[in-house]
Amino acid sequence: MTLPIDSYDSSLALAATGSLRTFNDAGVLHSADVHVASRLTAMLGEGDESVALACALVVRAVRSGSVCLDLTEVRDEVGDHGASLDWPDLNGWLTALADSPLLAPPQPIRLEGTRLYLDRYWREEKQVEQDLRARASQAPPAIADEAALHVALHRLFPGTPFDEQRAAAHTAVRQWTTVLSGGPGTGKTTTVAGLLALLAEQAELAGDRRLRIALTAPTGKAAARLEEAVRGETSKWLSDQDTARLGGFNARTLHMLLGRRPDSSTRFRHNRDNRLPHDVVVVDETSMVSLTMMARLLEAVRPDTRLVLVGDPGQLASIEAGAVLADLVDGLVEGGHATAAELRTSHRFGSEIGDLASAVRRNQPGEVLTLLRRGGDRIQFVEDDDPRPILRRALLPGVLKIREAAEAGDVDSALVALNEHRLLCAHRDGPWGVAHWNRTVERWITDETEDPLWDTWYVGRPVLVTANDYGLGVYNGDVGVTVRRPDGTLRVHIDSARGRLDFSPSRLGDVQTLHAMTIHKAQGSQATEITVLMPGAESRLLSRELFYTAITRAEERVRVVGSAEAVRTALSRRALRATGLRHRLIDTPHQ
Ligand SMILES: Nc1ncnc2c1ncn2[C@@H]1O[C@H](COP(=O)(O)OP(=O)(O)OP(=O)(O)O)[C@@H](O)[C@H]1O
Repeated sequence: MTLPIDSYDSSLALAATGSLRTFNDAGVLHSADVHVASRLTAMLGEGDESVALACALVVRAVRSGSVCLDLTEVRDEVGDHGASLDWPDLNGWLTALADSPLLAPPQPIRLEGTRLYLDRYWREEKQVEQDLRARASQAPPAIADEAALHVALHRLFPGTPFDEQRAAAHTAVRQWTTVLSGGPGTGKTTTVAGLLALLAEQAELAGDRRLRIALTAPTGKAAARLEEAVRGETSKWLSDQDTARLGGFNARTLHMLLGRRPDSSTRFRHNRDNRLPHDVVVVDETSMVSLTMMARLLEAVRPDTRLVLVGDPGQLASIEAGAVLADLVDGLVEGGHATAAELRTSHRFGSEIGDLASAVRRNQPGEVLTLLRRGGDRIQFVEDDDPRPILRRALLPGVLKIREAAEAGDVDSALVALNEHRLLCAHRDGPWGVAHWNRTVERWITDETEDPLWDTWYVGRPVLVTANDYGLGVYNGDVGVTVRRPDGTLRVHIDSARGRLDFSPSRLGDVQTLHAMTIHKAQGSQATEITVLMPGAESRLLSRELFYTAITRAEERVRVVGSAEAVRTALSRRALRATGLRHRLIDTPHQ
Protein backbone atom coordinates (compact mmCIF):
# COMPACT_ATOMS: atom_id res chain seq x y z
CA MET A 1 0.00 0.00 0.00
CA THR A 2 1.34 3.45 -0.89
CA LEU A 3 0.76 6.05 1.78
CA PRO A 4 -0.64 9.39 0.60
CA ILE A 5 1.90 12.22 0.57
CA ASP A 6 1.40 14.87 3.21
CA SER A 7 2.06 18.03 1.24
CA TYR A 8 2.39 20.03 4.48
CA ASP A 9 5.17 17.82 5.85
CA SER A 10 8.16 20.20 6.07
CA SER A 11 10.65 17.32 5.97
CA LEU A 12 9.58 16.45 2.41
CA ALA A 13 11.09 18.19 -0.63
CA LEU A 14 8.21 17.75 -3.04
CA ALA A 15 10.03 19.25 -6.04
CA ALA A 16 13.00 16.88 -5.72
CA THR A 17 13.58 14.19 -8.33
CA GLY A 18 15.81 11.13 -8.78
CA SER A 19 18.01 9.94 -5.91
CA LEU A 20 17.35 13.07 -3.86
CA ARG A 21 13.64 12.27 -3.96
CA THR A 22 14.09 8.58 -3.14
CA PHE A 23 16.38 9.33 -0.19
CA ASN A 24 14.06 12.10 1.01
CA ASP A 25 10.98 9.87 0.78
CA ALA A 26 12.83 7.17 2.71
CA GLY A 27 13.47 9.65 5.53
CA VAL A 28 17.26 9.61 5.12
CA LEU A 29 17.47 13.19 3.84
CA HIS A 30 15.56 16.15 5.24
CA SER A 31 14.16 18.73 2.84
CA ALA A 32 16.86 21.18 4.01
CA ASP A 33 19.61 18.76 2.83
CA VAL A 34 17.87 18.38 -0.52
CA HIS A 35 17.41 22.12 -1.01
CA VAL A 36 21.07 22.91 -0.32
CA ALA A 37 22.21 20.15 -2.72
CA SER A 38 19.74 21.15 -5.47
CA ARG A 39 20.72 24.78 -5.21
CA LEU A 40 24.47 24.14 -5.28
CA THR A 41 24.33 21.71 -8.20
CA ALA A 42 22.02 24.02 -10.18
CA MET A 43 24.23 27.07 -9.55
CA LEU A 44 27.40 25.29 -10.65
CA GLY A 45 25.87 23.38 -13.57
CA GLU A 46 26.30 19.91 -12.07
CA GLY A 47 23.85 17.42 -13.57
CA ASP A 48 25.13 14.17 -12.03
CA GLU A 49 22.57 12.76 -9.59
CA SER A 50 25.19 10.96 -7.51
CA VAL A 51 27.03 14.25 -6.86
CA ALA A 52 23.78 15.91 -5.76
CA LEU A 53 23.16 12.95 -3.46
CA ALA A 54 26.68 13.19 -1.96
CA CYS A 55 26.16 16.90 -1.44
CA ALA A 56 22.86 16.37 0.38
CA LEU A 57 24.39 13.59 2.49
CA VAL A 58 27.28 15.80 3.58
CA VAL A 59 24.80 18.50 4.70
CA ARG A 60 22.91 15.79 6.59
CA ALA A 61 26.17 14.61 8.20
CA VAL A 62 27.01 18.10 9.49
CA ARG A 63 23.47 18.47 10.79
CA SER A 64 24.02 15.43 12.97
CA GLY A 65 27.38 16.59 14.31
CA SER A 66 29.84 15.06 11.86
CA VAL A 67 32.48 17.24 10.24
CA CYS A 68 32.54 15.29 6.99
CA LEU A 69 30.97 12.37 5.17
CA ASP A 70 32.97 9.21 4.70
CA LEU A 71 31.71 7.75 1.45
CA THR A 72 32.92 4.28 2.40
CA GLU A 73 30.84 4.27 5.60
CA VAL A 74 27.70 6.18 4.78
CA ARG A 75 25.81 3.20 3.40
CA ASP A 76 26.26 1.14 6.59
CA GLU A 77 25.51 4.15 8.76
CA VAL A 78 22.26 4.95 6.94
CA GLY A 79 21.05 1.32 6.89
CA ASP A 80 18.85 -0.25 4.25
CA HIS A 81 15.54 1.60 4.87
CA GLY A 82 13.55 -1.28 3.41
CA ALA A 83 16.26 -1.94 0.80
CA SER A 84 14.63 0.63 -1.50
CA LEU A 85 17.72 2.83 -1.75
CA ASP A 86 19.83 2.83 -4.86
CA TRP A 87 23.38 3.60 -3.73
CA PRO A 88 25.98 4.69 -6.30
CA ASP A 89 28.94 2.36 -6.76
CA LEU A 90 31.85 3.76 -4.69
CA ASN A 91 34.43 4.07 -7.47
CA GLY A 92 31.99 5.66 -9.90
CA TRP A 93 30.85 8.00 -7.13
CA LEU A 94 34.40 9.11 -6.36
CA THR A 95 35.13 9.69 -10.06
CA ALA A 96 31.95 11.72 -10.55
CA LEU A 97 32.88 13.84 -7.54
CA ALA A 98 36.48 14.33 -8.67
CA ASP A 99 35.24 15.57 -12.07
CA SER A 100 32.49 17.75 -10.62
CA PRO A 101 32.43 21.55 -11.01
CA LEU A 102 31.60 21.59 -7.28
CA LEU A 103 35.20 20.63 -6.63
CA ALA A 104 36.61 23.38 -8.84
CA PRO A 105 37.15 26.88 -7.41
CA PRO A 106 35.42 28.31 -5.40
CA GLN A 107 35.02 24.69 -4.21
CA PRO A 108 31.93 24.70 -2.01
CA ILE A 109 32.70 21.07 -1.23
CA ARG A 110 36.05 19.34 -0.80
CA LEU A 111 37.05 15.74 -1.29
CA GLU A 112 39.94 14.27 0.62
CA GLY A 113 40.42 10.58 -0.06
CA THR A 114 36.96 9.22 0.58
CA ARG A 115 35.98 12.03 2.96
CA LEU A 116 33.73 14.75 1.63
CA TYR A 117 33.48 18.15 3.39
CA LEU A 118 31.60 21.39 3.17
CA ASP A 119 34.32 23.97 2.52
CA ARG A 120 33.97 25.71 5.90
CA TYR A 121 34.58 22.55 7.92
CA TRP A 122 37.44 21.47 5.65
CA ARG A 123 39.15 24.80 6.29
CA GLU A 124 38.58 24.65 10.02
CA GLU A 125 39.84 21.09 10.32
CA LYS A 126 42.93 21.89 8.28
CA GLN A 127 43.62 24.98 10.35
CA VAL A 128 43.34 23.04 13.62
CA GLU A 129 45.72 20.41 12.26
CA GLN A 130 48.24 23.00 11.07
CA ASP A 131 48.15 25.02 14.28
CA LEU A 132 48.62 21.91 16.41
CA ARG A 133 51.47 20.68 14.22
CA ALA A 134 53.14 24.12 14.37
CA ARG A 135 52.85 24.19 18.16
CA ALA A 136 54.32 20.69 18.43
CA SER A 137 57.22 21.39 16.07
CA GLN A 138 58.63 24.25 18.22
CA ALA A 139 61.43 23.63 20.72
CA PRO A 140 59.80 22.38 23.93
CA PRO A 141 59.19 24.94 26.71
CA ALA A 142 62.31 25.82 28.66
CA ILE A 143 62.60 24.59 32.24
CA ALA A 144 64.24 27.24 34.42
CA ASP A 145 65.44 24.87 37.13
CA GLU A 146 65.23 21.08 36.65
CA ALA A 147 66.20 20.30 40.26
CA ALA A 148 63.51 22.65 41.61
CA LEU A 149 61.00 21.12 39.22
CA HIS A 150 61.79 17.64 40.54
CA VAL A 151 61.36 18.77 44.14
CA ALA A 152 58.13 20.63 43.35
CA LEU A 153 56.65 17.62 41.52
CA HIS A 154 57.07 15.55 44.68
CA ARG A 155 55.88 18.36 46.95
CA LEU A 156 52.73 19.04 44.93
CA PHE A 157 52.01 15.40 44.05
CA PRO A 158 53.28 13.46 47.08
CA GLY A 159 53.69 9.70 47.27
CA THR A 160 52.05 6.76 45.51
CA PRO A 161 48.45 8.09 45.54
CA PHE A 162 49.60 10.90 43.25
CA ASP A 163 51.81 8.82 40.91
CA GLU A 164 49.47 9.16 37.93
CA GLN A 165 48.88 12.88 38.46
CA ARG A 166 52.60 13.56 38.98
CA ALA A 167 53.37 11.78 35.71
CA ALA A 168 50.66 13.78 33.92
CA ALA A 169 52.01 17.08 35.32
CA HIS A 170 55.57 16.07 34.44
CA THR A 171 54.41 15.49 30.85
CA ALA A 172 52.39 18.71 30.65
CA VAL A 173 55.27 20.89 31.89
CA ARG A 174 57.39 19.78 28.95
CA GLN A 175 54.99 20.37 26.08
CA TRP A 176 53.07 23.30 24.62
CA THR A 177 49.86 21.37 24.11
CA THR A 178 48.59 18.75 26.54
CA VAL A 179 45.34 16.82 26.52
CA LEU A 180 44.68 15.86 30.13
CA SER A 181 42.05 13.17 29.92
CA GLY A 182 40.27 11.09 32.52
CA GLY A 183 36.90 9.92 33.77
CA PRO A 184 34.90 11.50 36.59
CA GLY A 185 36.81 12.17 39.81
CA THR A 186 40.16 10.98 38.46
CA GLY A 187 41.83 14.13 39.77
CA LYS A 188 41.98 16.27 36.63
CA THR A 189 41.29 19.51 38.48
CA THR A 190 43.72 18.60 41.25
CA THR A 191 46.35 17.98 38.57
CA VAL A 192 45.58 21.33 36.96
CA ALA A 193 45.98 23.12 40.32
CA GLY A 194 49.34 21.40 40.93
CA LEU A 195 50.50 22.02 37.36
CA LEU A 196 49.69 25.72 37.60
CA ALA A 197 51.67 25.89 40.85
CA LEU A 198 54.64 24.17 39.15
CA LEU A 199 54.55 26.60 36.24
CA ALA A 200 54.20 29.60 38.54
CA GLU A 201 57.26 28.51 40.50
CA GLN A 202 59.27 27.98 37.32
CA ALA A 203 58.28 31.46 36.09
CA GLU A 204 59.46 32.93 39.40
CA LEU A 205 62.75 31.03 39.21
CA ALA A 206 63.27 32.30 35.66
CA GLY A 207 62.77 35.85 36.93
CA ASP A 208 59.64 36.31 34.80
CA ARG A 209 56.59 38.30 35.82
CA ARG A 210 53.67 36.47 37.43
CA LEU A 211 52.03 33.93 35.09
CA ARG A 212 48.93 35.06 33.26
CA ILE A 213 46.52 32.17 33.53
CA ALA A 214 43.18 31.77 31.74
CA LEU A 215 40.68 29.19 32.94
CA THR A 216 37.91 28.58 30.46
CA ALA A 217 35.12 26.16 29.52
CA PRO A 218 32.52 26.02 26.75
CA THR A 219 29.53 26.94 28.91
CA GLY A 220 28.93 29.36 31.78
CA LYS A 221 27.95 26.52 34.06
CA ALA A 222 31.11 24.55 33.28
CA ALA A 223 33.26 27.67 33.69
CA ALA A 224 31.71 28.39 37.10
CA ARG A 225 32.29 24.78 38.17
CA LEU A 226 35.90 24.93 36.98
CA GLU A 227 36.62 28.09 38.94
CA GLU A 228 35.05 26.68 42.09
CA ALA A 229 36.84 23.33 41.66
CA VAL A 230 40.28 24.83 41.03
CA ARG A 231 39.81 27.12 44.01
CA GLY A 232 38.72 24.17 46.16
CA GLU A 233 41.58 21.90 45.08
CA THR A 234 44.10 24.73 45.45
CA SER A 235 43.11 25.41 49.04
CA LYS A 236 42.95 21.67 49.78
CA TRP A 237 46.34 20.62 48.45
CA LEU A 238 48.57 23.67 47.88
CA SER A 239 50.74 25.45 50.48
CA ASP A 240 50.17 29.15 51.15
CA GLN A 241 53.35 29.95 49.23
CA ASP A 242 52.24 27.97 46.15
CA THR A 243 48.78 29.54 46.29
CA ALA A 244 50.23 33.06 46.64
CA ARG A 245 52.35 32.54 43.51
CA LEU A 246 49.22 31.80 41.49
CA GLY A 247 47.49 35.04 42.44
CA GLY A 248 43.74 35.28 41.89
CA PHE A 249 41.99 33.76 38.93
CA ASN A 250 38.53 33.43 37.54
CA ALA A 251 37.08 31.26 34.82
CA ARG A 252 35.23 32.52 31.77
CA THR A 253 33.41 30.89 28.91
CA LEU A 254 35.40 30.40 25.72
CA HIS A 255 33.22 33.00 24.01
CA MET A 256 34.01 35.55 26.71
CA LEU A 257 37.72 34.71 26.73
CA LEU A 258 38.00 35.10 22.97
CA GLY A 259 35.95 38.29 23.05
CA ARG A 260 32.48 38.24 21.59
CA ARG A 261 31.81 40.41 18.57
CA PRO A 262 28.31 41.75 18.06
CA ASP A 263 28.59 41.24 14.28
CA SER A 264 29.51 37.54 14.32
CA SER A 265 28.90 34.37 16.30
CA THR A 266 31.90 32.54 14.84
CA ARG A 267 34.55 35.30 14.84
CA PHE A 268 36.08 36.91 17.91
CA ARG A 269 38.11 39.95 19.02
CA HIS A 270 41.08 37.73 19.78
CA ASN A 271 42.45 36.02 16.68
CA ARG A 272 45.74 35.47 14.83
CA ASP A 273 46.32 39.25 14.63
CA ASN A 274 45.28 39.97 18.20
CA ARG A 275 46.41 37.06 20.34
CA LEU A 276 45.37 36.30 23.89
CA PRO A 277 47.93 37.60 26.39
CA HIS A 278 47.97 34.48 28.60
CA ASP A 279 50.95 32.24 29.33
CA VAL A 280 48.72 29.28 30.21
CA VAL A 281 45.23 28.54 28.93
CA VAL A 282 43.32 25.71 30.63
CA VAL A 283 40.17 24.53 28.85
CA ASP A 284 37.84 22.30 30.86
CA GLU A 285 35.05 20.10 29.43
CA THR A 286 36.90 20.01 26.11
CA SER A 287 34.57 17.24 24.88
CA MET A 288 31.93 19.98 24.51
CA VAL A 289 34.15 22.19 22.34
CA SER A 290 33.13 22.17 18.68
CA LEU A 291 35.59 22.13 15.78
CA THR A 292 34.77 25.77 15.03
CA MET A 293 35.52 26.92 18.59
CA MET A 294 38.74 24.89 18.69
CA ALA A 295 39.82 26.55 15.43
CA ARG A 296 39.09 30.00 16.91
CA LEU A 297 40.94 29.19 20.14
CA LEU A 298 44.03 27.81 18.41
CA GLU A 299 44.38 30.84 16.18
CA ALA A 300 44.05 33.15 19.19
CA VAL A 301 46.61 31.55 21.54
CA ARG A 302 50.24 32.61 21.19
CA PRO A 303 52.58 29.85 19.98
CA ASP A 304 54.35 30.06 23.36
CA THR A 305 51.18 29.81 25.41
CA ARG A 306 50.82 26.52 27.17
CA LEU A 307 47.50 24.98 26.27
CA VAL A 308 46.01 22.38 28.59
CA LEU A 309 42.87 20.72 27.21
CA VAL A 310 41.07 18.88 29.99
CA GLY A 311 38.20 16.49 29.43
CA ASP A 312 36.62 13.09 29.49
CA PRO A 313 36.66 11.46 26.04
CA GLY A 314 33.90 9.01 27.07
CA GLN A 315 31.31 11.81 27.12
CA LEU A 316 29.01 13.00 24.38
CA ALA A 317 30.70 15.29 21.89
CA SER A 318 29.85 18.96 21.28
CA ILE A 319 26.37 19.93 20.18
CA GLU A 320 27.85 21.53 17.07
CA ALA A 321 29.99 19.61 14.57
CA GLY A 322 33.14 17.87 15.71
CA ALA A 323 34.54 15.31 18.12
CA VAL A 324 37.63 17.33 18.90
CA LEU A 325 38.65 15.85 22.25
CA ALA A 326 38.44 12.24 21.08
CA ASP A 327 40.34 13.18 17.90
CA LEU A 328 43.06 14.93 19.87
CA VAL A 329 43.49 12.14 22.42
CA ASP A 330 44.24 9.74 19.57
CA GLY A 331 45.68 12.06 16.94
CA LEU A 332 48.20 14.02 19.00
CA VAL A 333 49.63 10.92 20.64
CA GLU A 334 49.54 8.50 17.70
CA GLY A 335 50.85 11.25 15.38
CA GLY A 336 53.83 11.75 17.74
CA HIS A 337 52.94 15.40 18.51
CA ALA A 338 52.43 15.01 22.24
CA THR A 339 52.76 12.56 25.11
CA ALA A 340 49.53 11.30 26.66
CA ALA A 341 48.50 12.61 30.07
CA GLU A 342 45.76 10.23 31.06
CA LEU A 343 44.31 9.69 34.53
CA ARG A 344 42.61 6.38 35.26
CA THR A 345 42.13 6.08 39.01
CA SER A 346 38.92 7.48 40.44
CA HIS A 347 39.31 9.34 43.73
CA ARG A 348 35.64 10.15 44.23
CA PHE A 349 32.27 8.48 44.86
CA GLY A 350 33.67 5.82 47.20
CA SER A 351 34.44 4.81 43.61
CA GLU A 352 31.17 2.85 42.95
CA ILE A 353 29.93 5.37 40.39
CA GLY A 354 33.49 5.58 39.05
CA ASP A 355 33.54 1.78 38.63
CA LEU A 356 30.17 1.87 36.89
CA ALA A 357 31.34 4.67 34.57
CA SER A 358 34.52 2.76 33.80
CA ALA A 359 32.56 -0.44 32.96
CA VAL A 360 30.31 1.61 30.65
CA ARG A 361 33.31 3.11 28.85
CA ARG A 362 34.90 -0.30 28.47
CA ASN A 363 31.61 -1.64 27.10
CA GLN A 364 31.16 -4.41 29.68
CA PRO A 365 27.37 -4.93 29.76
CA GLY A 366 27.57 -7.86 32.22
CA GLU A 367 29.66 -5.86 34.68
CA VAL A 368 27.48 -2.76 34.23
CA LEU A 369 24.29 -4.71 35.01
CA THR A 370 25.91 -6.46 37.97
CA LEU A 371 27.03 -3.11 39.43
CA LEU A 372 23.60 -1.59 38.79
CA ARG A 373 21.73 -4.53 40.33
CA ARG A 374 24.08 -4.82 43.27
CA GLY A 375 23.05 -1.25 44.13
CA GLY A 376 24.16 0.18 47.47
CA ASP A 377 24.20 3.65 48.95
CA ARG A 378 25.21 5.31 45.72
CA ILE A 379 23.61 3.29 42.94
CA GLN A 380 20.02 2.22 42.42
CA PHE A 381 18.57 0.39 39.42
CA VAL A 382 14.80 0.35 39.03
CA GLU A 383 13.60 -2.06 36.37
CA ASP A 384 9.83 -1.52 36.83
CA ASP A 385 7.77 -1.22 33.66
CA ASP A 386 5.98 1.85 34.97
CA PRO A 387 8.48 4.56 36.01
CA ARG A 388 5.83 6.83 37.56
CA PRO A 389 5.74 5.51 41.17
CA ILE A 390 9.51 5.59 41.60
CA LEU A 391 9.88 8.96 39.89
CA ARG A 392 7.16 10.42 42.06
CA ARG A 393 8.89 9.12 45.19
CA ALA A 394 12.28 10.31 43.99
CA LEU A 395 11.29 13.75 42.74
CA LEU A 396 8.38 15.08 44.71
CA PRO A 397 10.06 15.65 48.13
CA GLY A 398 12.76 17.78 46.47
CA VAL A 399 10.27 19.67 44.34
CA LEU A 400 8.16 20.48 47.41
CA LYS A 401 11.26 21.52 49.34
CA ILE A 402 12.17 24.01 46.59
CA ARG A 403 8.59 25.26 46.57
CA GLU A 404 8.48 25.70 50.33
CA ALA A 405 11.75 27.68 50.33
CA ALA A 406 10.59 29.73 47.34
CA GLU A 407 7.26 30.48 49.02
CA ALA A 408 9.15 31.73 52.09
CA GLY A 409 11.40 33.92 49.91
CA ASP A 410 14.45 31.86 50.94
CA VAL A 411 16.52 32.03 47.73
CA ASP A 412 19.60 30.27 49.11
CA SER A 413 17.70 27.22 50.32
CA ALA A 414 15.67 27.05 47.08
CA LEU A 415 18.83 27.07 44.94
CA VAL A 416 20.59 24.55 47.18
CA ALA A 417 17.56 22.22 46.97
CA LEU A 418 17.51 22.67 43.19
CA ASN A 419 21.01 21.26 42.86
CA GLU A 420 20.34 18.28 45.10
CA HIS A 421 18.54 16.25 42.47
CA ARG A 422 18.10 16.19 38.71
CA LEU A 423 15.97 14.01 36.46
CA LEU A 424 17.69 13.38 33.13
CA CYS A 425 15.89 12.14 30.01
CA ALA A 426 17.30 11.13 26.64
CA HIS A 427 14.40 12.66 24.73
CA ARG A 428 12.77 16.06 24.61
CA ASP A 429 9.34 14.79 23.56
CA GLY A 430 7.29 11.63 23.85
CA PRO A 431 6.62 9.39 26.85
CA TRP A 432 10.29 9.44 27.95
CA GLY A 433 10.74 13.10 27.14
CA VAL A 434 11.43 16.17 29.24
CA ALA A 435 8.17 17.91 28.24
CA HIS A 436 6.06 14.98 29.42
CA TRP A 437 7.84 14.67 32.78
CA ASN A 438 7.79 18.41 33.40
CA ARG A 439 4.00 18.30 32.99
CA THR A 440 3.71 15.16 35.11
CA VAL A 441 5.68 16.72 37.99
CA GLU A 442 3.46 19.81 37.79
CA ARG A 443 0.40 17.55 38.09
CA TRP A 444 1.90 15.91 41.17
CA ILE A 445 2.49 19.35 42.70
CA THR A 446 -1.17 20.17 42.08
CA ASP A 447 -2.21 16.84 43.67
CA GLU A 448 -0.14 17.57 46.75
CA THR A 449 -0.80 21.28 47.18
CA GLU A 450 -4.14 21.83 45.44
CA ASP A 451 -2.50 24.72 43.61
CA PRO A 452 -3.72 24.39 40.00
CA LEU A 453 -0.56 26.06 38.59
CA TRP A 454 -2.54 27.90 35.94
CA ASP A 455 0.28 30.24 35.08
CA THR A 456 3.52 29.42 33.30
CA TRP A 457 5.33 31.14 36.16
CA TYR A 458 4.55 29.72 39.58
CA VAL A 459 6.31 29.85 42.90
CA GLY A 460 9.07 27.26 43.04
CA ARG A 461 9.21 26.84 39.24
CA PRO A 462 12.78 25.75 38.51
CA VAL A 463 14.14 26.97 35.18
CA LEU A 464 16.94 26.24 32.79
CA VAL A 465 18.24 29.05 30.56
CA THR A 466 18.41 27.75 26.97
CA ALA A 467 20.15 30.61 25.13
CA ASN A 468 22.84 33.17 25.95
CA ASP A 469 21.49 36.60 26.75
CA TYR A 470 24.48 38.89 26.95
CA GLY A 471 22.30 41.87 27.87
CA LEU A 472 20.92 40.16 30.96
CA GLY A 473 24.17 38.30 31.70
CA VAL A 474 22.55 34.84 31.71
CA TYR A 475 23.86 31.95 29.65
CA ASN A 476 22.71 28.73 28.14
CA GLY A 477 22.81 26.12 30.91
CA ASP A 478 22.32 28.51 33.86
CA VAL A 479 19.65 27.38 36.29
CA GLY A 480 17.36 29.30 38.59
CA VAL A 481 14.23 29.23 40.65
CA THR A 482 11.09 31.38 40.92
CA VAL A 483 10.74 32.89 44.39
CA ARG A 484 7.89 34.84 46.04
CA ARG A 485 8.78 38.33 47.30
CA PRO A 486 7.26 39.80 50.47
CA ASP A 487 4.92 41.90 48.27
CA GLY A 488 3.60 38.69 46.71
CA THR A 489 5.16 39.19 43.26
CA LEU A 490 7.44 36.57 41.69
CA ARG A 491 11.13 36.99 40.96
CA VAL A 492 13.40 34.54 39.16
CA HIS A 493 16.80 34.05 40.77
CA ILE A 494 19.43 32.69 38.39
CA ASP A 495 22.65 31.12 39.57
CA SER A 496 24.84 32.47 36.78
CA ALA A 497 28.58 32.23 36.14
CA ARG A 498 28.77 35.88 37.22
CA GLY A 499 26.97 35.25 40.49
CA ARG A 500 23.35 35.43 41.61
CA LEU A 501 21.06 37.54 39.38
CA ASP A 502 17.36 38.14 39.70
CA PHE A 503 14.73 39.21 37.20
CA SER A 504 11.07 39.72 36.73
CA PRO A 505 9.79 36.54 34.97
CA SER A 506 8.68 38.57 31.94
CA ARG A 507 12.27 39.52 31.14
CA LEU A 508 13.41 35.95 30.66
CA GLY A 509 12.67 34.69 27.16
CA ASP A 510 14.61 31.50 26.54
CA VAL A 511 13.92 29.32 29.57
CA GLN A 512 12.46 25.87 30.14
CA THR A 513 10.97 24.27 33.24
CA LEU A 514 13.62 22.19 34.97
CA HIS A 515 11.81 19.38 36.75
CA ALA A 516 13.50 17.31 34.04
CA MET A 517 16.25 18.07 31.52
CA THR A 518 17.84 16.32 28.57
CA ILE A 519 21.14 14.53 29.02
CA HIS A 520 22.58 16.67 26.21
CA LYS A 521 21.73 19.84 28.11
CA ALA A 522 23.14 18.41 31.34
CA GLN A 523 26.65 18.17 29.85
CA GLY A 524 29.02 20.32 31.87
CA SER A 525 26.84 20.35 35.00
CA GLN A 526 26.36 18.03 37.98
CA ALA A 527 23.91 17.45 40.81
CA THR A 528 24.25 15.62 44.12
CA GLU A 529 21.81 12.94 42.98
CA ILE A 530 20.88 12.05 39.42
CA THR A 531 17.95 9.98 38.19
CA VAL A 532 18.38 8.75 34.62
CA LEU A 533 15.16 7.78 32.89
CA MET A 534 16.09 5.32 30.15
CA PRO A 535 13.88 5.34 27.05
CA GLY A 536 12.68 2.07 25.51
CA ALA A 537 15.39 -0.09 23.95
CA GLU A 538 14.11 0.87 20.49
CA SER A 539 15.07 4.53 20.99
CA ARG A 540 17.52 5.65 18.32
CA LEU A 541 19.05 8.14 20.75
CA LEU A 542 20.47 5.48 23.05
CA SER A 543 24.25 5.32 22.92
CA ARG A 544 27.14 4.47 25.20
CA GLU A 545 28.25 8.12 25.30
CA LEU A 546 24.73 9.25 26.23
CA PHE A 547 24.45 6.78 29.11
CA TYR A 548 27.99 7.54 30.29
CA THR A 549 27.35 11.30 30.25
CA ALA A 550 24.12 10.79 32.21
CA ILE A 551 25.53 8.70 35.04
CA THR A 552 28.66 10.83 35.40
CA ARG A 553 26.54 13.94 36.14
CA ALA A 554 26.04 12.47 39.65
CA GLU A 555 28.23 13.80 42.43
CA GLU A 556 27.07 11.28 45.05
CA ARG A 557 24.20 9.06 43.94
CA VAL A 558 22.78 7.80 40.69
CA ARG A 559 19.48 6.05 40.04
CA VAL A 560 18.83 4.40 36.67
CA VAL A 561 15.17 3.78 35.81
CA GLY A 562 14.62 1.53 32.81
CA SER A 563 15.11 -1.93 31.41
CA ALA A 564 18.30 -3.99 31.28
CA GLU A 565 17.68 -4.24 27.55
CA ALA A 566 17.81 -0.44 27.20
CA VAL A 567 21.09 -0.38 29.13
CA ARG A 568 22.51 -3.14 26.91
CA THR A 569 21.36 -1.33 23.76
CA ALA A 570 22.92 1.92 24.95
CA LEU A 571 26.26 0.22 25.53
CA SER A 572 26.24 -1.51 22.18
CA ARG A 573 25.81 1.73 20.20
CA ARG A 574 28.37 4.47 19.72
CA ALA A 575 27.48 8.10 19.07
CA LEU A 576 30.26 8.21 16.52
CA ARG A 577 30.89 11.17 14.29
CA ALA A 578 32.73 11.30 11.00
CA THR A 579 35.72 13.61 11.30
CA GLY A 580 39.11 13.72 9.63
CA LEU A 581 41.15 15.43 12.35
CA ARG A 582 42.49 12.28 13.93
CA HIS A 583 43.68 10.95 10.53
CA ARG A 584 45.20 14.30 9.61
CA LEU A 585 47.25 14.40 12.80
CA ILE A 586 48.44 10.83 12.37
CA ASP A 587 49.20 10.94 8.63
CA THR A 588 52.30 12.65 7.31
CA PRO A 589 51.27 15.97 5.75
CA HIS A 590 51.35 16.02 1.95
CA GLN A 591 52.81 19.44 1.25
N1 LIG B 1 45.64 11.54 44.42
C1 LIG B 1 44.56 11.79 45.15
N2 LIG B 1 44.35 11.17 46.31
C2 LIG B 1 43.23 11.40 47.04
N3 LIG B 1 42.25 12.25 46.68
C3 LIG B 1 42.41 12.90 45.52
C4 LIG B 1 43.55 12.71 44.70
N4 LIG B 1 43.42 13.47 43.60
C5 LIG B 1 42.24 14.12 43.74
N5 LIG B 1 41.64 13.76 44.88
C6 LIG B 1 40.32 14.21 45.37
O1 LIG B 1 39.35 13.50 44.57
C7 LIG B 1 38.27 14.35 44.25
C8 LIG B 1 38.16 14.46 42.73
O2 LIG B 1 39.29 15.15 42.21
P1 LIG B 1 39.15 16.22 41.06
O3 LIG B 1 38.03 17.17 41.32
O4 LIG B 1 40.49 16.81 40.84
O5 LIG B 1 38.75 15.25 39.85
P2 LIG B 1 38.20 15.62 38.41
O6 LIG B 1 38.71 14.59 37.50
O7 LIG B 1 38.55 17.03 38.11
O8 LIG B 1 36.65 15.48 38.63
P3 LIG B 1 35.43 15.86 37.66
O9 LIG B 1 34.79 14.56 37.41
O10 LIG B 1 34.60 16.79 38.48
O11 LIG B 1 35.99 16.52 36.45
C9 LIG B 1 38.54 15.68 44.92
O12 LIG B 1 37.90 15.68 46.16
C10 LIG B 1 40.05 15.67 45.13
O13 LIG B 1 40.46 16.48 46.20
